[in-house]
Amino acid sequence: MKDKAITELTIRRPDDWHLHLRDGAMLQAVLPETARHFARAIVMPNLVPPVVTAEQARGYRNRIMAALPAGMTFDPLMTLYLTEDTDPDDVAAAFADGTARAVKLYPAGATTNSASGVADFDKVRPVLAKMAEIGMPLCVHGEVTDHNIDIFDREAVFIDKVLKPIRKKNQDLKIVMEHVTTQDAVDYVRDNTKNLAATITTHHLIINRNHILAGGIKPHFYCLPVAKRETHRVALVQAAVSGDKRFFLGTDSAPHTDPAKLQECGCAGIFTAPNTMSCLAEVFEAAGALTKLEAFTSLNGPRFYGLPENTETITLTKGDPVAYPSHIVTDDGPVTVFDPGFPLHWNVSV
Ligand SMILES: NC(=O)N[C@@H](CC(=O)O)C(=O)O
Ligand SMILES: [Zn+2]
Ligand SMILES: [Zn+2]
Repeated sequence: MKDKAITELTIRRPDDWHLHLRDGAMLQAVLPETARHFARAIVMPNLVPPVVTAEQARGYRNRIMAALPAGMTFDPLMTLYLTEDTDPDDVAAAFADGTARAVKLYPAGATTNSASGVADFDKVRPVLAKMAEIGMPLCVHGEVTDHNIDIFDREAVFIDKVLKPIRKKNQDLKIVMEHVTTQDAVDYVRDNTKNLAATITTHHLIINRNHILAGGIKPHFYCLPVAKRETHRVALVQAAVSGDKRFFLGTDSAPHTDPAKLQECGCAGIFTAPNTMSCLAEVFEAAGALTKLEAFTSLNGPRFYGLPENTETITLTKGDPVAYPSHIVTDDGPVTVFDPGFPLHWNVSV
């Protein structure tokens, strides 16, 4: 069936394999926006202070479950923030009892709240070796932090300088390159058949760097890794709609209040949780690939993480443009919702 002829699509309930839920008032406000559509999410540990130990992950998970509105179901899949002092045994115990599903590597200084990340990769070698042994995935923010490297090149350089050596030394380690933004990353994942996958965000399928910089600076499109030129966006779309099992959705929905984004040194992060599924349906429809949406949002992720597919479904129905708020209200302040720049015709019902 031609995509234009498809006006209704029922897929397994999706999961988000890279999500920021924050804590406190922000958590309270943003959690329902994800739980409305998504069954599970890999929850990022970059709180202040970060979620480093199994005990901290259990505490954070409890706070998430306490913030979940009655009547909603959601299973937060916790991650541990890798530091140079992380204890391999604590990580292994957390994986064994299901407390944590992955470990997150932030190169020190690469992104929001990454100061406790890794500077000396030799120091984390025992943890990585243990993870390889037990089959625990490592989620990677793949950008070098060297100030001499152009910000638009930091992902490609990371692949050569950091990722390739790590993978060479730890061939059994399962790695997810998070929020890939370049043709280079797509090619690297495609060239490697074992233990490597990548998440792609909603916004990187829609915006390129012109959206941020041309015709006035748009802080609400600023995130890390920063969106690249159009050829890279096209490569990401091709990967996402291909059905290739190594690519799956990680929205990287990353809420910051408007005052935090709209200042001299504004925060990186785009809040896409409320309208992500409608945005993705537009992207997949435009690519003539609506029938591949389910693989990207609901099948490839659980397969890589060794988890069962969800059994519930959601239905996307095409019609008049769907309404979504320009921002959500939180007790910390307003948070602007991602504006894709075109109307969204796909309504989601659960
Ligand atoms: N993506 C972002 O621009 N920001 C994320 C951090 C991250 O995922 O790198 C955040 O925590 O705000
Ligand atoms: Zn990141
Ligand atoms: Zn993120």
